[in-house]
Amino acid sequence: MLTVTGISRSFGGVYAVGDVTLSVAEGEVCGVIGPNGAGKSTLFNLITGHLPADRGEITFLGRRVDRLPPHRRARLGMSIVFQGARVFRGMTVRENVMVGMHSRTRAGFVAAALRLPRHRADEREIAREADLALDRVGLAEWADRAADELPIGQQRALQLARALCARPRLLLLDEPASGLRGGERERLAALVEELRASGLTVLLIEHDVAFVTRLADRVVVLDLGRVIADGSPAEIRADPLVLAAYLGQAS
Ligand SMILES: Nc1ncnc2c1ncn2[C@@H]1O[C@H](COP(=O)(O)OP(=O)(O)OP(=O)(O)O)[C@@H](O)[C@H]1O
Repeated sequence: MLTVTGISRSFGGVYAVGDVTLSVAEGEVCGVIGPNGAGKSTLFNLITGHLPADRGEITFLGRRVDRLPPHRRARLGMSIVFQGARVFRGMTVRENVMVGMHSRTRAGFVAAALRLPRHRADEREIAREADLALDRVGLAEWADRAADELPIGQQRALQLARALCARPRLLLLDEPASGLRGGERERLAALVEELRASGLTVLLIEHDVAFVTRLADRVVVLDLGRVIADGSPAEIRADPLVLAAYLGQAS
C-alpha cells in the first residue's frame, strides 16, 4: 500500500531522516519506534507531505505521491492524527467531527453562508456521517456533550473519528498513546485493533515500545534518522542494535 524508498531530509546539514526505506502492506499495522530525536516525526511529516523530502520516493496505492501536497495525498486515502492534537473548545463532540467535512459537500460555501435548503440537507448528511464515525470509536452516546469535557483518552478517540470521516485506506497515527494512562492506553489499543479488523491499514509512530509491539504486525526501528531494524515485534525485542539504542538513551 505504501512504499518509502531512500527518503532523506536534513536540517542545517544534519540528517533527521537519512535514506529510510520501508513499506506498509494492506491490512497490517506497521509500527515505527525509536528513541527521542530518532526522526519519527520527521518521517511522518515526509510521508504526509507536510515536509518536503530532499531525496527519495514515496508511492501510495501504486502512485508516486512525493511531489503532491498534503491535501492531495489525503484525498487519495491517507488520513492523519497528529501528535497532541486538541479538540475545539465550545463545540460538541459531534460538531468537532463535522468540522472539516464541509469542504466535501455539494452545496459549498455560498449555500452554507446563505443557509440555503441544499446546505441544510448537507448538514444532515454530514451529521449522519459524523455519528457513524463516533459510533465506530465508541463515542456515540457522547455526541451532544461539550468536547472539552471528555477525558483525554476519549479526546483521542474523537480525533480518530475525525480522521475516519475522510474514509481513509491508510490511517497515520503520530504518538497516539502519549499522555494516556494505563486504562486509557488499553482502550486506545483495543480501538486500533478494531479499526484494523474492519479493514484499515495503520502506520503507527510511537515512543512507547510496549504499546507498539502489542499492536503491530511489523515494527521498523529508527535511530539517528536511520532504520536499524525491521521485523516482527518478537524479532525487534531481541535485536541487540535496538536494545543498545534504547539503553543508550536511558544512560
Ligand atoms: N524543523 C526542524 N528544524 C531543525 N531540526 C529539526 C526540525 N525538526 C526536527 N529536527 C531535528 O531532527 C531530529 C529528529 O527529530 P524528530 O522530531 O523527527 O525525532 P522524533 O523521533 O520524532 O523524536 P521525539 O520522540 O522526541 O518526538 C532531531 O535532532 C531534531 O532536533
